Amino acid sequence: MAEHIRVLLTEEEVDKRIQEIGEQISKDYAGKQVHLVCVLKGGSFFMCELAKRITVPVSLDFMSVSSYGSDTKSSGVVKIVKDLDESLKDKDVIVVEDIVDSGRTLSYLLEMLRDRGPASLRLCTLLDKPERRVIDVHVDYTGFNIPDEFVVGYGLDYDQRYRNLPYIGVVEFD
Ligand SMILES: O=P(O)(O)OC[C@H]1O[C@H](OP(=O)(O)OP(=O)(O)O)[C@H](O)[C@@H]1O
Ligand code: HPA
Repeated sequence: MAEHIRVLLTEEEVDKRIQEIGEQISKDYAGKQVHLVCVLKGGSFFMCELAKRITVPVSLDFMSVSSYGSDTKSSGVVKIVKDLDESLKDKDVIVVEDIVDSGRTLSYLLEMLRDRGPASLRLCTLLDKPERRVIDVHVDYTGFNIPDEFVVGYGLDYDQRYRNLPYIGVVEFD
């Protein structure tokens, strides 16, 4: 089956929104240093673009998680595949994600990170699919609320492909 990508959010729309979020974060954290925690792999593209647009001092760290059990999306328990290099103690932390879908990954992850004693902990996601929520997650900064469609690009993959698209699209099959 041939597949093609229908553009949902153009590169210009995404860039403009990231600029706005960067400005908002810079205001909210005036006089502070912000510690961005990127959840690999999907969050990496957004994190790099966002970090460039934040004008307060920024430090970065990366982690990679996956789920226990055979059904990634339903277990809701995440296992750390690569942990952060640095402690979160007393830092103003923002977790940067590409998408919040069911909310299972972020709900679990935020609880785990809160136990590490950050001064503050917020969540920033490029995309949110509120209709899909199974577990409530408070999102502090959202790029776009999108409908319940499987999206790719800007870090999001379909079978590990399309992460490098500079826009957000929906995979369609001919
Ligand atoms: O709200 P949820 O239903 O838990 O889904 C959101 C999670 O799914 C995606 O990660 P994925 O497992 O696809 O890993 P990847 O970033 O390495 O592609 C995304 O980056 C979130 O971590
Ligand atoms: O729509 C999506 N696309 C890619 N990865 C995802 N992980 C959760 N939702 C999605």
